[in-house]
Amino acid sequence: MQAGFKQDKIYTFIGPVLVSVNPFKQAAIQRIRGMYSAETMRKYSGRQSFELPPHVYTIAESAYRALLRSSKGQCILITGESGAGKTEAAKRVMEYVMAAAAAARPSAKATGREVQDLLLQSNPLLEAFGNAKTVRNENSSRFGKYVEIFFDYQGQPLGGRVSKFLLEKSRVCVPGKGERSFHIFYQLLAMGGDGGDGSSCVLHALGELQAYSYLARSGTTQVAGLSDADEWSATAEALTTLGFSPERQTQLMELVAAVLAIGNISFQSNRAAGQVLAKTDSQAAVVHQEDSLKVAAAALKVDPRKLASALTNRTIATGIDRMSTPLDAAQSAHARDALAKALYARAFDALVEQVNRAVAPPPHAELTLGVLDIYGFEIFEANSFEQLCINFANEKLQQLFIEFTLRAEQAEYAAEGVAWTPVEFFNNCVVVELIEGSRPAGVLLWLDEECVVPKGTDASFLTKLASNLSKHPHLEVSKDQAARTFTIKHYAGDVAYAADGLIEKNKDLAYRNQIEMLSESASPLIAELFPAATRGKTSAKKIETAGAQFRKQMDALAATIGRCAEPHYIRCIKPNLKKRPADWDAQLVAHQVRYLGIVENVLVRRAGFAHRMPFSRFLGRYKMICRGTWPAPPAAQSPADSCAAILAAAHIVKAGYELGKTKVFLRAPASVFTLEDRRSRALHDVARILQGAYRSFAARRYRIKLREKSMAVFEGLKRRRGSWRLPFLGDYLDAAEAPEVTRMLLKAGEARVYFADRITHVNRNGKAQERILLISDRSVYVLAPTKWRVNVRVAFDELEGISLSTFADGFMVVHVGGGAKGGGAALLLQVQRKAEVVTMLVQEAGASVVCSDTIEFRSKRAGMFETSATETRTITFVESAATAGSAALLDEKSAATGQLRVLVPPVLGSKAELQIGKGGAAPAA
Ligand SMILES: Nc1ncnc2c1ncn2[C@@H]1O[C@H](COP(=O)(O)OP(=O)(O)OP(=O)(O)O)[C@@H](O)[C@H]1O
Repeated sequence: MQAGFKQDKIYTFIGPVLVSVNPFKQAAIQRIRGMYSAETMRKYSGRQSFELPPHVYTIAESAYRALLRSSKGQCILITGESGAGKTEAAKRVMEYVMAAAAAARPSAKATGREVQDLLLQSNPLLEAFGNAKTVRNENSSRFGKYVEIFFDYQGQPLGGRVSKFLLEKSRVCVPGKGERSFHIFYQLLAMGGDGGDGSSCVLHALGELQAYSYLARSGTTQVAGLSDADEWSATAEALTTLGFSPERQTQLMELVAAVLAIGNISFQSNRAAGQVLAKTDSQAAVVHQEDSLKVAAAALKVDPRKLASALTNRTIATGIDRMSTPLDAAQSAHARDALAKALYARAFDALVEQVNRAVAPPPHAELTLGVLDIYGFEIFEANSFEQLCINFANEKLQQLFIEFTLRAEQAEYAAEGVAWTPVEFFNNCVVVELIEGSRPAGVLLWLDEECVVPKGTDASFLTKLASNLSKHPHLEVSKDQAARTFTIKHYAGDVAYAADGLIEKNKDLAYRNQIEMLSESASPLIAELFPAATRGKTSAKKIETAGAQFRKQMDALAATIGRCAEPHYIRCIKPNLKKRPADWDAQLVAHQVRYLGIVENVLVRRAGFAHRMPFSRFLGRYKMICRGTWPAPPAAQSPADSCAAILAAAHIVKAGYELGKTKVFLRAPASVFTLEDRRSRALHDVARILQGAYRSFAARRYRIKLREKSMAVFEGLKRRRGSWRLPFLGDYLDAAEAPEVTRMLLKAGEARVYFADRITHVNRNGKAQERILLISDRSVYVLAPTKWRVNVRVAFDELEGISLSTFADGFMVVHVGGGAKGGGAALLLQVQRKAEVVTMLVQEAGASVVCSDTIEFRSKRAGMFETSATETRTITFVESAATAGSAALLDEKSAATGQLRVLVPPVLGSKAELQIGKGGAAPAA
């Protein structure tokens, strides 16, 4: 693995499990080598896992094909610790599967495209609300998720479903040192609250990041290389695509703002405030600064007095009686944080629900491909309820892994009558039972019990564990009274959990008076998230603890995964803690290898066989290797004998394989390569060689044709220097290799990059900006110079035409129609390869070209604020000696007036007016 990593081979197969080592070098690997390009995707399509080097696409391909072949659900389980690359792997898998479905899609079917867009858009949205910068990962998912795509039996996506697990809501109030809260808070502030329809005064009243105590405390507000404002654009777009109405968006962002405002409320005791009314009240809390209370109440759209009361009192219902007790300042601060967390957590639930509504499959859909991206095993210095749940989830997954892979493997050898020595491995079901068991009660159930008994405390919970489970070989309760910890011996190592705070976290109760207050909010969203409880109902309904909910979720997940025909595994490994490329911390890796269960897998594989194939598939694939079996094995020969003949012809020795009852078992992976090598030599692989040669020939021919066409387009223009003399290379930036571009094209349903180069774009304020111009097979894009972010996209059918001056100045105006909306704003560009760009747009988009030295065009109205309103402008091209010897340039003074002027260095030759019709050149009169 280490050797591969040093050579940038980040993927390895250990048996059927793909191990992925985070390279921490997005730019270098992906762009230069095209690791995730559309071309690489095509390469893996339809190939068997041993035909090409290991890749995340190998797993995606085999899951998608298995889905189609067997018409049975598939799942891909991705685990690893924070920052190991799980989410990246999950995204690559999704992209690959979507691309494979698109490639197989009959062109008439549009629904697949829509589903694909919606599913891809759910990523930025869930990341904005559920991801945060941590010390381990700048974009760490703070929740687990299982995303299912529903397919029809032809492999076209019909819809999807997202299940989420355990959002780390404590981050809302206390992000760790050097970490941030959830991205959305910073996005909101970066946009100055210009979130929804702009009508909300709460959003406009937002201040600086440092003004919010929840955000300021951690000491970190920025992430290097991340623009929260840009990310907000993606979030806002996703909200709209996923069906959030403008009103809902405003309400949602107001809720986010309200959480920040709540964090600024502070408390002091009555006595300190000099308002002691009765002696017993001296400790009771009052709000310290009324202003902060008012801001929060306005954001929540509730009465400030009710908010104050809900934060400084606690209401307990006993039967139909209600008792209200005043809280002291520390308890009030606690109640405040509980309110903030409850609001955010319920908003996140609602967000996931809306995503699910938007991507819901039709009712008959049942064939699914699921991808699980869930936190790996966690061992921290202090471990609490969250780690207990996370580690429990990992125990459950390890158990499924054992069930599926190891047991199935051993069972197969037995069924096939193949001799092998069974390996001993640790079966962790005993630990799973210890945590979730009910007879005798496991850790989570004892915790639940202490949550309902009167006077149950963290300490009494620990005592119960000690007296009831002390003999359990995997549990140890600390004898040190002060330490108050218990240790579970997990399959991945021992973890000491602190008992303090467990009861409270497990109860996870929103305070009753807070819910009542929120249910009366004038914000429809908040009122919906906190429905007022009807009296009869609540008393009858048993409130579920957080532990019980999580247990249920895990059971449901295990059942879903259990229903899949085959799970596919990706284990992600982090090679170092410094997020540095090419740095290998052997100890750290060894630790992860242990808890990812890779060791057990290697043991089984070593003792057993690396590869197996049914006789019929083996014969079909390799019969050309052996004279005796080509073109068909003798009818009298048994399939096992025919396979043996092929193995002998490939010089694979007897000790290297076993023949079972129906399958060939190969001991070493190298044997598969030997067979494959023999096979391709036997076939000479003529077809593929021809195809490769044809492709590059076709590409060259396209470029030559384009230049010929260019000469026709520009014929009649007497230019001194025309850029059509340059060779036409198309993609000058290797844009087609960039994963961002692949994703962008995929989203738009486009297939190739015809042209990409750096250009200058003149914006509506007359400012020249460096940008990238990219022409695909359906659209023209103007992209930001970094990260390939889309500034403008104009589909070919919106293209109205192109205007050029008669000079060789590099300027061009691309006119855009707006369909029913009327005219759109034109693009004013200065490009080095004008001839190539113009010819390509004539050829591919059927654009018409007009040449004149005064060009009128529609532009977005200038000003400070983004607007869709347009106005007509003029640009004139004049010869000017001032620019002699340099390139043509925009007269900056003219830019301010709206009447733009381009100064062109003196040229020889006459000017001609030229009109080029759709699809061909036709000189105008
Ligand atoms: N295949 C890859 N190629 C290049 N860079 C990668 C790759 N996988 C991960 N990275 C880098 O590592 C970072 C962390 O990866 P990712 O967010 O996928 O981790 P994770 O395991 O999902 O972590 P968490 O559990 O914290 O969400 C990414 O932002 C990226 O910079």
